[in-house]
Amino acid sequence: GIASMPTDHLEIDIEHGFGDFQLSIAQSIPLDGITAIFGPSGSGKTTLLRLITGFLRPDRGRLAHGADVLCDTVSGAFVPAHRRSIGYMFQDGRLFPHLSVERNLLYADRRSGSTQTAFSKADIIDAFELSPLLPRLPISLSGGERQRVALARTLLSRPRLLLLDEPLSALDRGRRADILSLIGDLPGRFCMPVLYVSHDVGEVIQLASNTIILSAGRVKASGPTVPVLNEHGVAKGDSGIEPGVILTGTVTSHDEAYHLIRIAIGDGVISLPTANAMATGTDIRLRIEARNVAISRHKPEQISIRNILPAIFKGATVEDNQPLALIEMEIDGQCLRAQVTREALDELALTAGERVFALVKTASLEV
Ligand SMILES: Nc1ncnc2c1ncn2[C@@H]1O[C@H](COP(=O)(O)OP(=O)(O)OP(=O)(O)O)[C@@H](O)[C@H]1O
Repeated sequence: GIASMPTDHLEIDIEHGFGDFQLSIAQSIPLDGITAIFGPSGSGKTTLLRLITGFLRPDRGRLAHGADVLCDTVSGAFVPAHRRSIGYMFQDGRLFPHLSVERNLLYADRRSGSTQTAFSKADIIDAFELSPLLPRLPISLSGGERQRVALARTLLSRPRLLLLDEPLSALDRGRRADILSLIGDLPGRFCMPVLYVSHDVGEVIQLASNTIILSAGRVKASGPTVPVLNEHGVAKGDSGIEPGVILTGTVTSHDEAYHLIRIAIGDGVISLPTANAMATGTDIRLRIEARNVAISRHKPEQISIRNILPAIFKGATVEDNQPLALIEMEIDGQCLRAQVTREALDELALTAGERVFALVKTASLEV
């Protein structure tokens, strides 16, 4: 059946300049699940998407989607945007303002002319809970509702690939979570591979199985999300990249009296404040910035820090003329980093392989 279909690839070998900015990308992207395109503002994320959709012609290069050559500046081949099987959702949704929600959806469904049957219009209306909205005009919808309709409409044009460019940027926190979980379901539920542009590392961690990091128009790193982000630093919000790691643990219990959930990571337990209960047994990813982790040779007692994890000291990176050092530890086969002063590192005089305790500030943790 459909499950054995081979993964398409997007083969990109493209150069494009705007004044001082030069995009130069040679990358083969497997279209499997959700791939995040992550990078600071101005790194070229939107430009890359516009080249893939065909809204922008590159100065030089070639682009292929599976067996289809979409653009080749040597042969002169160029498939215009509306003939590419690529769905693109704008940051602001962009529905037809004079058509009801139902007619917006019908328009996409009819135009698709596709025989692809992974889902029907009714499936989408159901999954996106759009029934009550069908008679309404876009102007009467809330931001979150509009974004849900826009996502549904893009899916109904039945693309082979969906591009999302910061689809949550116009939404508040509560609505973000709803749309985020809908997007997370797209590959499994609707067999729809997604390229997802974001500069929010939290979204990337939650959604993306693979991540491409762009920096100044080039690919700085690419591969499975967790190792790529561990290697290249994790950032909070869009405050830039800083050292840290993503640890995966398992929810073991929920302390209702203290409003904490307990997460097992190897022999250690992390307690985490949480608003919503999470089912026991769920695997979750925690982002832990190195500056919120300290290290001790002995297990500290009578201390406010609750999260004390046994770990193995692996080594430390010290840069010339810098006051801080980055310590690397191992917990249950996973890497944890701590940022400490060089002075502290020298005083501790640790040797590789030694047992230590990592102290993690609870309030700094985010699921
Ligand atoms: N049409 C254009 N004309 C001139 N310069 C452009 C154009 N489009 C993009 N640029 C420039 O190209 C660079 C990359 O822009 P791009 O929008 O791709 O970045 P981005 O990573 O998507 O940023 P953000 O996260 O802020 O959306 C920027 O310096 C931008 O000013």
